[in-house]
Amino acid sequence: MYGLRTESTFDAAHFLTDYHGKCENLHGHRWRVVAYIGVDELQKAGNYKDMVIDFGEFKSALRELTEELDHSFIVEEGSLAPQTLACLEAEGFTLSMLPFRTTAENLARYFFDRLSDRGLPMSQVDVYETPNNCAVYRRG
Ligand SMILES: Nc1nc2c(c(=O)[nH]1)N=C([C@H](O)[C@H](O)COP(=O)(O)OP(=O)(O)OP(=O)(O)O)CN2
Ligand SMILES: [Zn+2]
Repeated sequence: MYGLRTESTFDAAHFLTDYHGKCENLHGHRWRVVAYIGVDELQKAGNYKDMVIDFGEFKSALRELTEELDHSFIVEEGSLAPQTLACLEAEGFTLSMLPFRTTAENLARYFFDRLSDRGLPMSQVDVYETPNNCAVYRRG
């Protein structure tokens, strides 16, 4: 199997719903997302001959997704009262609403699925919440 790996980071705020500990409070991370694709065969002809895909295409796809979340407050849908959301928006804060608890595990699966939806042959995504702690999602 041949593989490519690229990575991107984003800064955002979040809190964990129904979590008992310090992470129930609003706090921030510089999340580091490392994405891997894998194929059995390289491209056979043309501009991308003997490549998995162009590094530039892979890098841009991941960056577009991390840019969507960068410098935002990532909120699990249903975790804040509508009035709270309205006040935050009225203050001009950027909210990123996601339909899951914002764990590193779920974010890894989120990036895996969003990149797969773009037609990339994903094999794994790692999401680091801190330099030492990383969640891995892989399939196939
Ligand atoms: N398996 C998981 N465990 C935890 C997650 C997670 O996504 N998956 N997330 C959190 C919190 O978001 C928290 O921010 C992380 O806390 P912690 O590991 O304590 O990180 P710190 O930056 O505070 O690390 P220090 O070692 O204290 O500097 C919790 N667990
Ligand atoms: Zn956290």
